[in-house]
Amino acid sequence: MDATAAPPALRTAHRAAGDAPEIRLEGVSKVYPDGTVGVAELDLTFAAGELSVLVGPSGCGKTTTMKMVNRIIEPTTGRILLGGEDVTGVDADRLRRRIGYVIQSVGLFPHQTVRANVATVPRLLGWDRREIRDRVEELLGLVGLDPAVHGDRYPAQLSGGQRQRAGVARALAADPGVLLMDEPFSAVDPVVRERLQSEFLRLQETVRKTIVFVTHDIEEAVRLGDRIAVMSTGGHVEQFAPPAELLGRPANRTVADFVGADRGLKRLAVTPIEPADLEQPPVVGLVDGLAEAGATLDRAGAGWAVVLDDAGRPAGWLPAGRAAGAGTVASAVVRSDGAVPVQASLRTALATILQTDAGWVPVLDGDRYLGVLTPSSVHATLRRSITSSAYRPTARPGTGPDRR
Ligand SMILES: Nc1ncnc2c1ncn2[C@@H]1O[C@H](COP(=O)(O)OP(=O)(O)OP(=O)(O)O)[C@@H](O)[C@H]1O
Repeated sequence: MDATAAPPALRTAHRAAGDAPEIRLEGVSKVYPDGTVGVAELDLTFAAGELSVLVGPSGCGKTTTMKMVNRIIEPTTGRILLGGEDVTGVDADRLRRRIGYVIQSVGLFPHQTVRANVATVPRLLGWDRREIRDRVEELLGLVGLDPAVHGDRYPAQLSGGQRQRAGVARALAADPGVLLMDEPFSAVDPVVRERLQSEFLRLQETVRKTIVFVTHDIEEAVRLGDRIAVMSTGGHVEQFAPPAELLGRPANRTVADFVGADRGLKRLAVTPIEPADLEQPPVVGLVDGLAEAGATLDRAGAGWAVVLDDAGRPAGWLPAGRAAGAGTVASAVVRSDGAVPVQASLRTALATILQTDAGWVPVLDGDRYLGVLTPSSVHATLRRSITSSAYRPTARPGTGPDRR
C-alpha cells in the first residue's frame, strides 16, 4: 500500500485484511555504538492482520525490535520486509507515514487540539481539507471520542484514557497497514486499561491492521495477542505462539517461568468451549409428568436431569429424589437461569458454574441447548487442548467477555 496516494475511501471500518502487510525480520541484529547487543540474528514474521505481542524481561530487546520496523532504530544487519518489500533502504520518513505508532506517553502535540493532532499525517501527505476533516471526525468516533465534545480540546484537557484514544486515532489517521504500539496502555489505571484494551480489541476486529505490541504485562499479552513472542536477553525469541499454546505448552523453563505458575488459570480465558466435550445428562420437559421423568432418570442411571421449557431453553434441573408422584416437572423443577453461549471461554463457563448451586452450567448456541459443562468437563477440555496434537479450537473465544 502506498500512503502517499490519495486518501482511501472513508468508512475505513470495512477494509479487508489484505491491506495490512506481513512484517518479516530476516537475520536482524542491532549492536549499539557502545557494543551492547540489543537484538542478535532475529528471524521473526508478524502475520498480516494479526496482533503480535512482544513480552519479556526488562532490557531483552522488545523496544529495539519494534523500533527497527519503522527505523527509529536502524538495524545493524539483516533485512526487514513489509508485504515482501525490503524497507531497510527506503526513505525513513516516507516509511513512517505508512506505519502508525502509539507510545505510552502518547506523544500528542500539547499546543494543538485533538482534531489537529489526529490530522497530522494526512496533512503531511497533502490530503485536502475536507477529506482530512471527514477522516478526523470518523476516527474520533471510531476510538470512542465525541468530536463535538473532545475535538477542540487540548491534550491537557483530556483524561489519561482519552489521551490514549486520541493517540490511537492519530496513529490510524492515514490508514496505515501497520501499527506499532509500545506499552500504549500502561500509563493509565487498571480499570481504564481494561476498558481501553476491550475497545482496542473491538477496533482491531474492524480495522484488522498488522500490529506489533510491546508490553511487560503477560495478562495484557494473553488478552490481546493473536500470537505472543516471549523474548530473553539479547533479543532471543524463546517461543512465538498463540496464547493458548504458549500457556499450555511452554517451550522451555524460561517461558514457563515468565508466563507464571498460574498459567493453567490464565489458559481458561483463551480456551474455547468444545461442543464435543459437553456432557449430556438426561433431558426432560417442564410439561412432562414426574413419573415419566423418573423413568427417564432410572433408565439413564442418573441422579438429575436438565429441564427444558416449551421453547427448548434450559429452565433448571430436576433431582432424582423429586422425580416421583403426581404432577408435572414444572411443580418440582429447581429453577436456575445461568447459561453460557458456546462462543464463550472456559473461564466464563467456570465462573458461571461457581456462581450456581447446581455445579454445572448449560451451554447454548443462540437459544438452542447443546449440553452442559461441569468442573470435570472443563478440566477435560483444558487437558485435551494441551495433549491432543489433533486439537484445534473450533473457535477463538474472541467474542466472549474475557477478551472484551
Ligand atoms: N541507545 C542505546 N545504547 C546502548 N544500549 C542500548 C541503547 N538502547 C537500548 N540499549 C540496550 O539494548 C538492550 C535492549 O533494550 P530494549 O530497550 O530494546 O529492551 P526492552 O526489552 O524494550 O526493555 P524494557 O522492557 O525495559 O523497555 C538493553 O540491554 C538496553 O540497555
